[in-house]
Amino acid sequence: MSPTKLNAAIIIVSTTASKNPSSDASGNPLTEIFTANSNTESTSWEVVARRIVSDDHAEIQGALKTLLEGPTMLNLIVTTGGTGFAVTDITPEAVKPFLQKEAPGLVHAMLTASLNITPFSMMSRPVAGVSGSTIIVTLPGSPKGATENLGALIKLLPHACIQAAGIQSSRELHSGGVESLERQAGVHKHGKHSSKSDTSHGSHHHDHHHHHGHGHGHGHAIPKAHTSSESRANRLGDAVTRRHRESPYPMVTVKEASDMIARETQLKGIVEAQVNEDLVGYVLAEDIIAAENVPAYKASIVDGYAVVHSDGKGTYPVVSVSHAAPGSIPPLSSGQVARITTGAPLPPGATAVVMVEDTVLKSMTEDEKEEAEVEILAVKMKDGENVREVGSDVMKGDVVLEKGDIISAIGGEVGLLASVGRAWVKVYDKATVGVLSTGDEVVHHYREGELQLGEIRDSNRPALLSAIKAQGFSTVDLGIARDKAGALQSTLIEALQTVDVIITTGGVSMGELDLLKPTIEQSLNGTIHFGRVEMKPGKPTTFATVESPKKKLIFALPGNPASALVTLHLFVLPSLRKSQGYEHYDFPRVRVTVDEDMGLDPRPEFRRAFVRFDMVDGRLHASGTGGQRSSRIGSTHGANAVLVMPALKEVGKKRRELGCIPRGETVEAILWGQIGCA
Ligand SMILES: Nc1nc2c(c(=O)[nH]1)N[C@H]1C(S)=C(S)[C@@H](COP(=O)(O)OP(=O)(O)OC[C@H]3O[C@@H](n4cnc5c(N)ncnc54)[C@H](O)[C@@H]3O)O[C@H]1N2
Ligand code: MOO
Ligand SMILES: [Mg+2]
Repeated sequence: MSPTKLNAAIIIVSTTASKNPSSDASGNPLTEIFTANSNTESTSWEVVARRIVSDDHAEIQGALKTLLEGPTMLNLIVTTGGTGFAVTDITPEAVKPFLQKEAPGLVHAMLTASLNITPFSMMSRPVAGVSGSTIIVTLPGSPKGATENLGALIKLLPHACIQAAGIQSSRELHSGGVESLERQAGVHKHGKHSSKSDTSHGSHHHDHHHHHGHGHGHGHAIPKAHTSSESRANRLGDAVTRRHRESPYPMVTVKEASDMIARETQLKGIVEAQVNEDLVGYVLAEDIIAAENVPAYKASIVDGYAVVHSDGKGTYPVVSVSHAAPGSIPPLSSGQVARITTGAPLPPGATAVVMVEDTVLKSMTEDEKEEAEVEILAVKMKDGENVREVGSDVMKGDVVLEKGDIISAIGGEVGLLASVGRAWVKVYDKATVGVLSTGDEVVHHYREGELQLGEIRDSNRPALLSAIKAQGFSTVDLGIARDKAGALQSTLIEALQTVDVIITTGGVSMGELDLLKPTIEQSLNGTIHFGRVEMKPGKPTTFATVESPKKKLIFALPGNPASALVTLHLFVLPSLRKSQGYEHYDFPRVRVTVDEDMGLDPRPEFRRAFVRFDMVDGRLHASGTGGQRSSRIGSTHGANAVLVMPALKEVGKKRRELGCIPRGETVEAILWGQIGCA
């Protein structure tokens, strides 16, 4: 690979700025550092511009602006001078506004290096960062200071410049692996815990160097890059004449594909969630133990009168009233009754409640406002009759819900949690899913005007986003990526920073513009677990994982709309449900009777169907949704299931000759939705 040429510029900020730049800069010791660090196997520096300016804020910014907006793309601008504490030292202040991204790593590296030489380096106020795709670093004014500081960075600056300019993936730089970078940086690795200090550096130096190596974030091993030779896909950038004429990806069965996905799918994690309506769809990550009794007191089940059950029939004075309202109530003795409402606490001493329907009012108070005596008509009263004993619904200490239970929309689990006073619960976190359409032919569905020849409206992204959202996952719309390797790569890299799972559609089959597989393998260092599945629709479905910034899943689904939706249900949703704690994350399978001949395909086919329960024969029946061609998005409309059709070669002679599963026979189905009853 030819070395990458990196352009550098030097701005000398000097109080006695002479107006003839040529004299001071060409022999500038900084230029020598660039030269000395060029012609290595991977990068060469060229100092393409030099400026000398006075330590005037406007002049410094003017020089920066001219260089940044100039015709030559600059990878690096270094300033020297004006970084001290003197009143006239304002270079950092002039540079800072240009930095969209600060680079404290570079500053620390310079300070560490120079502080090890002289504590006076404390008097330096360097800044560093990225302006556009150019890195800017302020160096001290003294030639010695400037060269020491630049010397501390020069080995690894190419890595940073290349990343900032996005001119190639970090893979190419890592193609020699991390070791080559560290060698370039002069990091001498020793045995893990050797106390032996490096002969060429004092022990502290060794540590610092060792630290230095870590300082560049190489503390963790950068995953082994998939050199392009390991990638099975067409090499990005190759001419079409070098395309594969047979898919290099082995065909796997649906079961093998599902098993691989399940193996790569991990729990996203556990979060505390509030017990409210947003909890539906989450899976509990803890057992719920009742912290209190329900009811917390002996409660009446009916409206009537609390009695001592052994008193039996007769007329009794009404001595108190108990409402289902907070407050205390006086105790009840034998020969007395207390009026009580449903849910209200029984007075201490009462043992049963008589319904008001089983009583007669015998006398009132003077003002005829209160009951004085009532006659209890009820015959034999049983102890505890019409009373809910303490904890009779939920006993303190009971496990009311278990880890792994689903908070459903119909099971009232939110209420059960509320009834035992839980305000927060631990649940499994849900993945955030990004959806990206790909293809030059794909246009936003809402775009005005006629479709041009070859254009097609993006139906996959809206269809997938709505299906995933309806399953309760948060989604990120990643838009449409054009069939350009660079565009696809940067979109995916950016998405990998924000989502847990990426779903793409299109660009996974044999076309020269099908860039997903090569991009995933060659630009994202991804691992493709499978790239072809023996199924219809969905044959080119591709499943990959990438390891950085952390492990993420990529489902590259086919572009055909029906294929995208079928593979979403077969592969993606079960994985998402597994990652959020579902124990049974696959959709349920049932056996159905087909109400029409269902054709058989050479591949195992997933025919979209409507499954209903027949009240007459007590069986499940399935009817088709019309034409099943992969491009017909309508073929999923009205479906609540897919029929698991065996491949033609797998069925018996009769069915093979018929070429179908004839009406009235049965076949397995995977239920995606509720069973119909129409
Ligand atoms: N030589 C071969 N060609 C094809 C094979 C094969 O094995 N050998 N497989 C076929 C099968 S099966 C499928 S499925 C498709 C899938 O191809 P891709 O995943 O590469 O999809 P694209 O080529 O990008 O597009 C396919 C089709 O779908 C339309 N499309 C794409 N994106 C969208 C979208 N967002 N919304 C609506 N429609 C979309 C696109 O315009 C194409 O018509 O490959 C076969 N070819
Ligand atoms: O595999 Mo494709 O989705 O049948 O057309
Ligand atoms: Mg294609």
